[in-house]
Amino acid sequence: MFRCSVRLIKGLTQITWLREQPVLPNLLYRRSVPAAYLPSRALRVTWPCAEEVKDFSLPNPSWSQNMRNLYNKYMELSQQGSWIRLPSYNVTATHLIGKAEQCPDSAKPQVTTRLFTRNLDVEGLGFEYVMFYNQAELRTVGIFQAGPYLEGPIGLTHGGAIATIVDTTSGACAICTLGKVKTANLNINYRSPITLGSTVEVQCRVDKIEGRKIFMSTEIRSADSQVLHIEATALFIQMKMSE
Ligand SMILES: CCCCCCCC(=O)SCCNC(=O)CCNC(=O)[C@H](O)C(C)(C)COP(=O)(O)OP(=O)(O)OC[C@H]1O[C@@H](n2cnc3c(N)ncnc32)[C@H](O)[C@@H]1OP(=O)(O)O
Repeated sequence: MFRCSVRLIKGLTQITWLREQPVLPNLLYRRSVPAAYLPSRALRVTWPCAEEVKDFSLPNPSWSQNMRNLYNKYMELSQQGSWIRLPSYNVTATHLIGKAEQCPDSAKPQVTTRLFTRNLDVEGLGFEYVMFYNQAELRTVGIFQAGPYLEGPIGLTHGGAIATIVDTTSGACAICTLGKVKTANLNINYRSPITLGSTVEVQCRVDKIEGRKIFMSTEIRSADSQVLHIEATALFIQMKMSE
């Protein structure tokens, strides 16, 4: 327990921020993207004020009853101390140093970037999800509702969107456990399709840690746990101190 807490504190910088601060984006996107890799220098700078920052992992009117039920279940567990809800923001660059107003003009990006999973402004169309981390068990749970803009086959969720959710949920677990990581390998077995609009539960756990390598496995099941949709494994590599 103590070891896990120390890892989390090291990884997330300040444990007291955990419930309110943009923990994951702060870890992942500390460095701004070089302007040369961004779509156009002609785009105007958008720099949201801190009060405009929205936590996308809170309930909104698009959430189904299943999504709300699972959310309430893990919120209750969070209040008992075993789980922590992970906040989630869209403008990752905002969180380079935590608060927009602390960022000097020279460090502001030339164009706006967005976290891929939070790039739609209308609630319910794309990825609706919330993640919880259990530091004692080195597990994350993701509650995911697939919106209509994630269609692959007619009426079903695109396999790439599902891979994104696996990467995001297992990546969050790896980050909470080891600090900054990158995905090195992702293997997915698609066992049964996920209907658009349905809510599924994503269960990720750490299988083993070897030096900078953290091996994860993931299962996605229907909200009532009866249907197995996905089995996956992933390897994340802890970033070097210099990165
Ligand atoms: C909340 C949101 C969470 C979202 C999380 C999403 C994270 C992402 O999507 S990251 C973006 C996608 N990933 C990438 O772009 C990564 C591209 N790849 C890379 O940058 C590098 O190859 C990287 C970082 C994975 C490894 O490079 P590097 O840090 O130099 O590690 P390196 O020294 O080569 O290897 C370290 C160990 O990992 C192993 N390893 C590296 N890559 C692999 C791989 N693909 N498969 C198996 N093992 C590997 C090596 O064999 C080595 O093992 P050992 O220590 O036993 O010798």
